[in-house]
Order: sequence, then C-alpha cells, then structure tokens
Amino acid sequence: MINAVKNRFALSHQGALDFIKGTVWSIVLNIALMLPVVFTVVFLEEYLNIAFGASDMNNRGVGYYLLLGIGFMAIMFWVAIFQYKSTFVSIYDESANRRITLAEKLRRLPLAFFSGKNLSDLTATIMEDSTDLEHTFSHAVPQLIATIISVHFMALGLMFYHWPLALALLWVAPFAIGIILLSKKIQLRSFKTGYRFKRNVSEQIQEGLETIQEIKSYNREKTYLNNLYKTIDQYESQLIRGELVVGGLLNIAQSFLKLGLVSVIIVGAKFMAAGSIDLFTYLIFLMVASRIYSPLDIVLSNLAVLFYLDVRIKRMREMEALPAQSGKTIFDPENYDITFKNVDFSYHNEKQVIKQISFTAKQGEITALVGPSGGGKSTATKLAARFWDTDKGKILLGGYDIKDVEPETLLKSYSVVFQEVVLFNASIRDNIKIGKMDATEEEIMKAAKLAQCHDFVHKLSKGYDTVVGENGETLSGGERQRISIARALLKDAPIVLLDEATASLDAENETKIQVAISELTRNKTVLMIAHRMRTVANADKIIVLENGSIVESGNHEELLSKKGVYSTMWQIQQESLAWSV
Ligand SMILES: Nc1ncnc2c1ncn2[C@@H]1O[C@H](COP(=O)(O)OP(=O)(O)OP(=O)(O)O)[C@@H](O)[C@H]1O
Repeated sequence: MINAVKNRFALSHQGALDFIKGTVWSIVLNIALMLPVVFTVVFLEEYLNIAFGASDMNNRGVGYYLLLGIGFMAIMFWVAIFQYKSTFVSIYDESANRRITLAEKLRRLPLAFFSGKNLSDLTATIMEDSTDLEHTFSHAVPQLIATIISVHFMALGLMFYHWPLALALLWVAPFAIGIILLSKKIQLRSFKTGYRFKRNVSEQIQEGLETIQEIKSYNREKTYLNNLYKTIDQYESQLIRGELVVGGLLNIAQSFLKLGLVSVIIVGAKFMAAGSIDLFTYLIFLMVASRIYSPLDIVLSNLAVLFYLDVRIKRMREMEALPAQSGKTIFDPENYDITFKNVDFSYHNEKQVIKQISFTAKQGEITALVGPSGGGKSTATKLAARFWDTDKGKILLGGYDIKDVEPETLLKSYSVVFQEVVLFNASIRDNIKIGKMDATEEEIMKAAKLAQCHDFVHKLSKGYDTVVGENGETLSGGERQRISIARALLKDAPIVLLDEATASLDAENETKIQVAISELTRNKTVLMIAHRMRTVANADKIIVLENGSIVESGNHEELLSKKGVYSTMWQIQQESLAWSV
C-alpha cells in the first residue's frame, strides 16, 4: 500500500506513511464530526418519547446531556489535533525534503540541462509546484480521500437503517460526481492553458529584467511593454474563462446534489403518511441530509484538485527522471594530463559542434586553442571539465575517463577563468574566498595583489568588504575579471582553464595580469583560449579548431611555417596592429 501511495503521489517512503496516517485521522475526524448528530439523535429520541407519552424526562437528566456534550466536544477536539498534526505538520517536512531532493538533483545535472531550459520554468517547478503540492497534500487530498471513505460508511449505515430513504438521499451523489469526472478533460485543458499563460508572463518579466539595458538602449520599452500587456491580457482572459468553466460545472453538480434533500423530504413524507416510518426516522434522515451534503460538496470542489495534482506530479517526475551525472568520489590520478580521444559532441543532440577531436594537454605545458569564432574552443574547454558529457569518444585525466568521476570531485582539480565572470552579491573578500573557503586573510591578500585587484579595491570606501551587487554590477568588466583570476590563484588547482581570461583588460593591466597568470599556471595543465594571437605565441602547443575539427596543431613557429589557418590569423592580427599604430 505504501508503495502504491508513493508511486501515485510521488512521495518519499516517510511521506507516503504520513499521508496514510493523515488520511486515517481525517476519516476518524469525519466520524467524530458526526457526534453532534449522535447527540441530537439521543436527545430527540428521549424528547419524542416524552412528547408521545412513552417515557418521562427523569430517565436522563440535564447533567447526562451536559456530560455527553462535553465528552463529545473533547473527543472532537483531540481527534482534530491529531488530524492536524498528521496531515499538516508532516506534509511540511515532506515538502522541505522534496525541495532539497530537487535541488540535489539539479546539482548533479550536466550544465547542458540549464542552457537548454527556461530558468523561470525551473524555479517555478521547485518553488511553485512544491508549494502547490504542499498545500494540496495538507489541505485537500487526505481530507478528500477520507471524506469519500467516510461518506461510503455513512451511506452503508443509512442503507441498513432504511434503504429506500437512503436511496432517496443518495441517488444524486453519483450523478453530481459524474458531472465533475466527465468534465475532467475540459478542466485539465483549461488548467494547462492557464498554467502556460502564467509561465509566459513570468518568462517575459524575467527576460525584461535581464535585458533591461538592451531594451532601454534600443528604445524597445514600448514594444516590450505592449507584448507584456498582451500576454497578461491573455492570461487574465484564460483565468476568467477557466473560472467560468470550472465554477459553472461545479455549480451544476452542487445544485444537482441539493435535489437529494428535496427527494428525502417528499419520499420521507410519503412513507410517514403511509405509516411505514415514524417521525424519529424521518427527522434523522433530514438531519443526516443536512450533514452529508457538505462533505459531498467538499468532494466535488476538490476533485479538480486531484486532476491538477497529476499535472504537477508529472512535472516533478520529469525532473526526477533527468539523467544526473554521477561517478566515483575518490579520484587520485597519477598526473594531470588531459587527453581527448576521438571526441564528438553536440548540444541537445542537434548540430555536431565537436568532431573527432584528439589531442593531449600535458601537465606543465600551456595548450592553446585558437581558431575562428564558433569553431568549438569554449565547448572543448568545458568538455574537459565535464560541464557536459561527450557523445562519443573519451576525455581522460591522468588516465581516468572523466565520465567515471563525480563532477564535483573532478572540479576540485580545476581552476577556471572564463570570459563571462560570475560574481555573487557578496563582499569582494567573500567573492575571492570562493576559490578556497578556509583561506587565511594573508592568502586572500596575496592572491588579490597578484591578480592586480589590490589597487582598485583600496579605492572603494569599504575596501574588501564592499558588496559588489548582483553579478558584480558595481564593478567594471576588467575589475570583475581580476577578481575571478584572484579566485583561481587562491584555489591553486592543478588544472587551469582560461577562456579569454584577459579579454576585458587594458594593455597595462593585461601585462600585469600576464605575470599573475604565469604564476597561476606554473607546472600546471593549462588549456587556454585567446583571440589575441600574441597571448598564445608562447604556448607549448597550439591547436587550431575550425568548424569543430582540429585543422592544425604544433607550436607557434611550426604553425607559421605551415602557412595555413594559424599563419593567416597571425598575419591578419599583425596587420591590424600595424594599422592601429
Ligand atoms: N549552449 C549552447 N547551446 C547550443 N549551441 C551552442 C551552445 N554554446 C555554443 N553553441 C554552438 O556551438 C558552436 C561552438 O561554439 P563555441 O562557443 O564552443 O565556439 P568558440 O570557438 O569558443 O567561439 P568564440 O570564439 O566565438 O567564443 C557554435 O556554433 C555555437 O553556436
């Protein structure tokens, strides 16, 4: 049973157990909530006996009813507390676990997943869907299942008591529920469309915030806002349409339910007139009719929640089923040579961007990747750090296939300085410290000085405690890049990946940084991308990548003498330098 609940509702083992407990307590609560009816029945029975002269009032005194009332209230109170604890408190634990599990899952996904995925959709799945599931599981599902079960119990009891009247009371229920079930497709379609429009709105807002600079500089505010208003209007219209459809169907079903009360009144009156039931039985059925329809109303209005639940669970399952990167967590290579062996790679199984690449970047050497834009240099560098897994072929690090090494373990051996620097909205000190969380102040300062950060940081009013804003928005491109170099220096990993590491620096700083980079790269395996040819001229090995394939390799002199792609690129840059002079 636990497994069935786990699979049906995408819950953990503990979550399924708590869910069953919550449902059982909700059934007990539903039964306990019938105690006022029992109280009234007991009272009515005696009152009617007195009224019709069959007994006198002294049989049970006021004290008896007082005690009975207090007793029933105490039972209802305690059951309600247990029901609350078992459904609400436990589901919040489950929800917290679900978010942590999803976050863990994200941590182990290859970066390819994030580049192909809409991030607002991802955030919504983690936050919104989790919150909705939390709310549905705490406020609706156990109560709904409990209500369905307890209504069945009540119906069975009434059938035994007087089946013709029970039928008169309950014949409406299957029809009312049928209306909702038959409309499942319409409700789901409306929900999914509404959901899609809602995502469109949040995507557009997010995109607008991320590209606000471009929108303003190209005077696109009006177009952007008009598009946004259009999407919001679409969402609003869909919400209204959805409410009308769902609300309309629900009203029809609920009104149908009320017909049961009418039929109990008419059929009961006929039976009474014929003398086949007494007044007491008639009154009991009228009372039960007033009680039983409210849980049935709840069932009707919450059935749709079950339909929507499936949509959310499906999205959660899709995310849980994504292939995560795994591997050994113990990794002790003999050396840090990186070898590409016949590597093929394409993003999202589309165009092949790396084709049959084979080369070795040796420890203690600088291996440079050059070539025309879009040739696959950045992709190859990122493949070397298992940001993605290859489609075919192998990448070995010190003899280990990196596919067999757990990505976080693997990345401990890498320092990366990429063109697009990512800084956290934290102090400069903390941003540098990311390279080595237990670094001493002295180590941080040494790295900062080597990376030429010290001078500009000292000019800031709070120095190293200056908070840099979201992604370092308060700093210039060159300053951001120097911080990322300081980080890499602090990490001091055996492999260094440099992708246009000095692209945002002026000539003076570039020269200084080159000194720092020589420090950073000494005795390391260095894989470097640079568009400025003079930066790569001293590399031990230069690989020329064009359209995803290696077209030339060798050192600077060898490549110049080949008079191929490299030599042409070198020539062009020399000429453009001469022109600028
Ligand atoms: N995340 C991605 N998803 C899909 N295609 C991508 C992605 N990143 C790069 N590409 C494509 O892969 C090819 C190689 O890109 P890559 O960035 O590796 O080239 P590059 O040689 O580093 O270019 P540049 O010198 O301009 O930085 C290009 O055709 C590019 O459009």
